[in-house]
Amino acid sequence: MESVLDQILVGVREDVARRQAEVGLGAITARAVEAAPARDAFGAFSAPGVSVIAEVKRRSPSKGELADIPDPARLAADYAAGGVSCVSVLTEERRFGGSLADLVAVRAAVDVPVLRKDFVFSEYQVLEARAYGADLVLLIVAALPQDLLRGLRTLVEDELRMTALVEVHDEEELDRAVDAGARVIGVNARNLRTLEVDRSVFERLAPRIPDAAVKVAESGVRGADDLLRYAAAGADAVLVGEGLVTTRSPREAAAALVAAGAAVASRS
Ligand SMILES: O=P(O)(O)OC[C@@H](O)[C@@H](O)c1c[nH]c2ccccc12
Repeated sequence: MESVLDQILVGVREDVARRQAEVGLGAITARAVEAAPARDAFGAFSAPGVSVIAEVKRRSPSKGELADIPDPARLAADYAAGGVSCVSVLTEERRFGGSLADLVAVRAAVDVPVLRKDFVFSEYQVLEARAYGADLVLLIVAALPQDLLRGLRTLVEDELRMTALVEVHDEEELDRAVDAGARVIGVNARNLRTLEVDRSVFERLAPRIPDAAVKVAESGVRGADDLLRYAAAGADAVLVGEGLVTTRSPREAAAALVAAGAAVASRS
């Protein structure tokens, strides 16, 4: 049976082909090379305490419409004012309502590292991320054969000097992430094949993640309690979308999470 992930990838492939017909590989490579150097996300996540990655997310296949977000730059600026370490921008158009225009707007609005969150399967998309100002690229292990995962991780980190957030959901995917040289590993509580959320997956996988890697807990963070639970299980950072975009004041909600993450540092 075709999973949700497979269905999403079909649409993303069409969208990438359309963009690539307009701006070819040579042109996007030139833009990527000319872009200002990527910001150091690895360093930002290695700071004491739990770092917060705040996401610009309008809708999702699991929850439908989440938030209107007419001005993604303003939302990102609010997140930054709340003290987050990184802003994640969903650029997938059909299911998440994002775009590269959102990435450009957010990049111009904040100084913290920016993550391009999409369903990346090609060098073209990685170069696009760099060309439009992203500092990190999400690589979803479940969407990539091992050779491609390795190649894209190398392009992102060794060639473009960006950071790859390598996303896993089970032990086998974690082993593949480590084999591919991942230095920042995200454990998604949401299974992208079924969309079910299970917050215990991070606790199960964290002990298997190499000490040298940054550990990111993704999805399902509703507030400080969830952050603290992930912190107790060894998270260096949490990635939060719905819990921030659906609040009345994303800035205050972000600041509350940042404060909770910082308090973890002073306790240990
Ligand atoms: O809205 P949440 O539950 O806080 O989740 C954010 C983020 O983890 C989620 O958007 C996400 C994690 N990995 C992804 C891969 C593709 C699209 C989306 C995602």
